[in-house]
Amino acid sequence: MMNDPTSSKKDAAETGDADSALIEVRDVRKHYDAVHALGGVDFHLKPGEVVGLVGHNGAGKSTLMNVLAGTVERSGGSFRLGGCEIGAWSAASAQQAGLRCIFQELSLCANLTSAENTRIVHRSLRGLGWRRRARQVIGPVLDEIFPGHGIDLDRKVADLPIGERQMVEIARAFTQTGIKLRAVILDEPTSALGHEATEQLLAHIRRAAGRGIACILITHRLNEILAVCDRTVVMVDGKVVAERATAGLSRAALVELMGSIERPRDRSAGKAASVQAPVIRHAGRDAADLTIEVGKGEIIGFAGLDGHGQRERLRAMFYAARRQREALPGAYVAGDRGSEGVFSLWSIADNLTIRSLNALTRGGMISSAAARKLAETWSDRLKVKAPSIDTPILSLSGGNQQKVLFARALASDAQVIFLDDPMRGVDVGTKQEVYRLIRAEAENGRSFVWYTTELEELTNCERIYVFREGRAATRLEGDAIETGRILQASFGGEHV
Ligand SMILES: Nc1ncnc2c1ncn2[C@@H]1O[C@H](COP(=O)(O)OP(=O)(O)OP(=O)(O)O)[C@@H](O)[C@H]1O
Repeated sequence: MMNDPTSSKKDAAETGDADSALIEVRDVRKHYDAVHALGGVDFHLKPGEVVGLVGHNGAGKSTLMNVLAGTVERSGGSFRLGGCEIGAWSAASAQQAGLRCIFQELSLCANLTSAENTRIVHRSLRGLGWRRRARQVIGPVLDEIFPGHGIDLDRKVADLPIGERQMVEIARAFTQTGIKLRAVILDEPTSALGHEATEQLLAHIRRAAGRGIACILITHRLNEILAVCDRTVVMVDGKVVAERATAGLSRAALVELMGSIERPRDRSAGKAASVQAPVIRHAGRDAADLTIEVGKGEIIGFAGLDGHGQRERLRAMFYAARRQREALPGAYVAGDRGSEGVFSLWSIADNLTIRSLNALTRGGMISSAAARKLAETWSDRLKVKAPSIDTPILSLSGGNQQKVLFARALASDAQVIFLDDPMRGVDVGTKQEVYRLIRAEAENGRSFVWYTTELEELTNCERIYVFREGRAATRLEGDAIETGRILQASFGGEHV
């Protein structure tokens, strides 16, 4: 159900006006040739306010944030800062105004250390001993937001796992030297964080708001919006369609405002028709590390705190399957699309069909007609939002890029698909579609091994393995797959 765009005026009255706004934009537009990423958006942010921004993939959330952060130039509309009209606005002006952005595709320089990356946003860190001072700027902020993080500030960012990179990016945005920090935009900051780090960040956002630092939180995890935001703004197709005080708002109401309906999962619908002899039996490294069994048509989940060996085991299983490629074709959907998944100079079609070239070869040549058909079919099935399959992949929104990676695996001949937290950044409506697709593919005999940091997703699985300290420590099946038991197994039974 689509909402009446005019309702935003009435809602603005409900949620407080923009009089005392730190930032206020009106009728902001942004187009990329024929694509209208923003079609006239009004938005404001007050000091110390936490505003949630939600909407489907490609709704324009990141574009709006990039306009505010000065990293994308608006095509039209007005911009006021502290009540003063602003003309030209750049990343440097935003920095000077105390406005920071945590970007969805992370903006850290991979070949520099965390301390050196801190220097990039703090020009005052210069002269003798600047590295030491940079460490002293970011270190305490990291410790405050993510106590016990264990990140070595002198390691190159490229060598950090994605979750740690995300923590550094977040902490860097909250560092202060000379310029007073006024607002932080967080574009899907938790998509690469585990459960504990997510909780720590959400608590920090509320603490920062208490100190007068405003935050804009973009996330597809609606529980996070409900947990920390004062006000929620909903975007659909480049426009703001609703704005509500978050207090009293339910998850279902929010989903409906976005134009989707969330259906409760029917567990029996996900059951594979018949689980036969395992197609994979993957032994652990010792007696405490469970053997993982995957039957034909089964959906197997990997759970536990992020970084406890799930990703390493998933890869080991994928490589083992690859060694018997003829017998067991497998495909891997990477979670860290920036560094492992996307061929950034290629189109959607080329990215989508790369895993299927053998099947698309006719008489020694790749059939471009067959490749286009395959790309079109799967791009439609996953509702990739783009003008055509020839669109360069990097011009897609983050969630739509992720859908293309997913489509690459599903379109292939793979009989076992390894999913490395692939739904990060995918909107609620599409997730539901993808879950249905996975279950349907499983019923047709495909098997899935699915690592996810989103506990709710595990209810799609027949069986899950909860990892702890590098091992598959606990096996849960059927109705035993529920949040309390998963958390208990993740923490070794100490905290529930
Ligand atoms: N550089 C670009 N060139 C062409 N089109 C672009 C570019 N950047 C964004 N777009 C388009 O603008 C629209 C809005 O994208 P945006 O990234 O703002 O969406 P989003 O709401 O943040 O989505 P997601 O939840 O997937 O991150 C999309 O249709 C996207 O393809």
